[in-house]
Amino acid sequence: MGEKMEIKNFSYSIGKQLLFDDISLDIKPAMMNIIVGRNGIGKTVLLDLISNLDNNRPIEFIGFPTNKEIIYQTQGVPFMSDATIQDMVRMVYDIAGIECVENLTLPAEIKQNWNKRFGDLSGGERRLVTIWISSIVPRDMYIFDEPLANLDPNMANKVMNIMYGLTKSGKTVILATHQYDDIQINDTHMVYLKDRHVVYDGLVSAYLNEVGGETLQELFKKGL
Ligand SMILES: Nc1ncnc2c1ncn2[C@@H]1O[C@H](COP(=O)(O)OP(=O)(O)OP(=O)(O)O)[C@@H](O)[C@H]1O
Repeated sequence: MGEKMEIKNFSYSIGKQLLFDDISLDIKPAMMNIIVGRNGIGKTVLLDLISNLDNNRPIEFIGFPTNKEIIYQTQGVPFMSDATIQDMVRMVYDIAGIECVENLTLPAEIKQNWNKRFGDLSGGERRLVTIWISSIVPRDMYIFDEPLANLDPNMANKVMNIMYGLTKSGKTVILATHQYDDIQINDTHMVYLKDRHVVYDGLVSAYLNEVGGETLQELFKKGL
């Protein structure tokens, strides 16, 4: 489903720091794509460029959707803290042209905070709300930068379920993450960045087979 998306022979520096040295990689449509690599390797820079945030997507990025077809959830929080969750959901539905809020099945975590102010929620609750709200806006591609940071394991699992749910309805999801607990290894494409290069670009399960590991968390604990 969807067209092929790829980055081909791309090099990039910020100031004197060479971040990417002639990298090539695929992003698989209608699938979960995770970008992994140690802190500071360039995951956020890559997501910024894919999302075309500053209208500066390089020509080496081929087949990606236009800005209008992308939701990019950065690490910041985009909503006014005085609005209630209900206000926010209604506003987003309005923008997305979706009617009948009441007819939609709301997750329990959203329902229970329906009349609370966004600013009064805990950090993890806020993250779940922003991610869930992002997921109801119909787009082709959803990009999330470390969406699992500060989430308890149960909340992280819920967020990952929302994201895998998107891929099942044909959407492409790209995630920069350091948490691998809820990765579905047979349904997840991994781009592994190391030393300015892409050292792996393929299914997580195939990677685990290749290196003889059980899980990513166990492997990466030894070093990324
Ligand atoms: N605007 C900027 N000016 C200078 N350096 C920058 C700028 N943006 C990013 N960098 C540098 O580029 C490198 C990659 O940063 P980036 O945020 O993409 O890393 P990351 O892989 O997302 O890391 P983390 O896992 O810690 O979130 C870092 O060394 C960072 O200091």
